[in-house]
Amino acid sequence: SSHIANYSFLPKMAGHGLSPNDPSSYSRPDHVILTNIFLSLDANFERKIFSGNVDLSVKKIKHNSNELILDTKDLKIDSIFEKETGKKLNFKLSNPIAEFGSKLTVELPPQGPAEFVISINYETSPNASGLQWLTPEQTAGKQHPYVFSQFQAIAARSVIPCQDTPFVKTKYEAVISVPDGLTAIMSAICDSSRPLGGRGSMKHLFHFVQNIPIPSYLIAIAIGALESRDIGPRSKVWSEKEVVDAAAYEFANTEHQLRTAEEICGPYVWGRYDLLVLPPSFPFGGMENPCLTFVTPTLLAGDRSLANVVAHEISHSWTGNLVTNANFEHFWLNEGFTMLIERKIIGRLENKHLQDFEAYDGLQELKDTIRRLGEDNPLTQLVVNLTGVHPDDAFSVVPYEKGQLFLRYLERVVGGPERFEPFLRKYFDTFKYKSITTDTFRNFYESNFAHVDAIKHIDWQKWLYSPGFPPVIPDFDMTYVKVCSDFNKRFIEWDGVSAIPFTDDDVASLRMEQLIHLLQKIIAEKPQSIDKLRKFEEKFKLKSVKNAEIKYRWLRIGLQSHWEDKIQETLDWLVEVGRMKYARPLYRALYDWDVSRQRAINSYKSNKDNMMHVLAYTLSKDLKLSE
Ligand SMILES: CC/C=C\C/C=C\C[C@@H](O)/C=C/C=C/C=C\[C@@H](O)CCCC(=O)O
Ligand SMILES: [Zn+2]
Repeated sequence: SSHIANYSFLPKMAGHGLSPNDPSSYSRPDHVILTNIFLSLDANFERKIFSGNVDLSVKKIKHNSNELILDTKDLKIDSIFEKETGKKLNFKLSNPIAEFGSKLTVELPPQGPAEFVISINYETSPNASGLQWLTPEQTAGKQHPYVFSQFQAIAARSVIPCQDTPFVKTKYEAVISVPDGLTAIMSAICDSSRPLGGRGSMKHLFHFVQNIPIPSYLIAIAIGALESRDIGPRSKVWSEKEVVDAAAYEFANTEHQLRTAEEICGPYVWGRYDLLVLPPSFPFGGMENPCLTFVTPTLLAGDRSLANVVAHEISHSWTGNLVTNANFEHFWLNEGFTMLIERKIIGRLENKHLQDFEAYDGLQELKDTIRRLGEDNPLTQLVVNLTGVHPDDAFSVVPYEKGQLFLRYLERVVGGPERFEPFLRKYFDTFKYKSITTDTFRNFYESNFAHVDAIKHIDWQKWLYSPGFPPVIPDFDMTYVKVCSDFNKRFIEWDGVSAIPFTDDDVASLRMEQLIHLLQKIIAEKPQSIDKLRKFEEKFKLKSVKNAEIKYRWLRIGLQSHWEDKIQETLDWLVEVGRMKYARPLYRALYDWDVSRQRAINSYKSNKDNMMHVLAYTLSKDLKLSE
């Protein structure tokens, strides 16, 4: 059915020797594994490419291996040689498979040492799926160009020939040259920066070191006219100067969040925790790049109400970045644990009502998603089968919210946080710097709680491998939910002619999170009259709202109620904002209404070149422009 991802290229994959460890990678780390990556790249903004070379440290796992297989996508490989001897190595680039790229096979000297370094001269393509190149006009400052990366899930291969699988973790180092006046930052510690070849040079050189082994999807870079402000003893926020003060205000609680995360998870090992606020076309709320979280500017609500995303990214410093899913079929290990820790941070920094409120909210979102995808859709399983399925097509809230519910359940079964949190710390400590699968987690849980009788009743099979709703729904503290349910009832029962049933005090009494929840409830109702919506918009001052979570939900309510004014308002917002969480449901809502369908398609066609690849790719499917 239409909700199931496209398997049509599967036969083409046959015989390509895909990794037994990861269906999304050609690499064979069971034969030869990378142990270090050293990048020396020049950023060329005229050509929108990176060019230079990468030194890959290689270790033979099978001593008789005579080839190294790497993932690449749209890379132009010039030459490959052994670093120490300078000897040229033969290589072959296979025909590309759409979205997965080309297999690069490098011949290795059969009698050579077990560990050595190869050097690859290459350049990227202007359409590299992991990069977005912005012209000066597309930036806040309008003076300088900008480039940023987003490699999760499998876009690192469009910038670096590598074993693009989270099964492999390496340290990395990078020397990046950029036009003078621009600043480069990476998911690493910046060791030095200096003009290339002395003062007055047209180029500036930045040197980065990441000494903790990480998967390829966590390598990240941004180059632009960037400024920073200190926001804590180990944190700065970076952005263009036009937004840097607003960003410093919004994320002022970062150090509190970090300390709370350390209380729950153990020591923070990454040294720095900086943030980068990207241009609005960044496709995700946040990305947990080590030492340097990337965030969307849609978090700048002006009142710190969306800083929970930072708590989420901080949590990834343990869940995902230290203990990593071995491939994206086990993505719930990254995201389910992260949601759990994020909400534990909120519970400690705010209160338990809010912790449970957010979890309940997540459950509603999970239910909506499962209904939309179909209860029998295999992509609603916690552990999915990604053979022939692109991870971007499998992405949804399921691994986040079903994963978090499962862990909440596992916590309750063994007696609550007092028992489970020490176990979590032991889990992080045992599996740090490693990549694991669900079975490893299960074995660890079962052996640690072997003395707890109740674990015998856990239906692992159903939780992990059955599609649809979770088998057990835990209880939640409903303090904040009840208020929203009461507001919703008053709104739905209101005839729209009599006075609006909310006072100014009612409006002021709602937390931002509750208004978001209320709007989510209204989305789930049948369409409302436009008169009613106009009065509600005025009472709750929604026309000028800065909070993107509210704006997004209000536009959805308007579109599903066929409020024509909201079509242009939505299209205007979507020209600017590329966050998938907003753009995809809004485009789908425009598509679902025959009055706005063609306008949505036209707008997509004229803006797709300004979108990051992952958004343009998924939207073309949402708008039925491709399979
Ligand atoms: C079972 C799913 C299998 C694979 C999915 C893995 C990656 C998918 C790819 O599309 C990348 C995802 C990156 C996500 C980054 C951050 C999210 O946590 C943001 C969540 C949405 C938002 O707040 O905007
Ligand atoms: Zn996450």
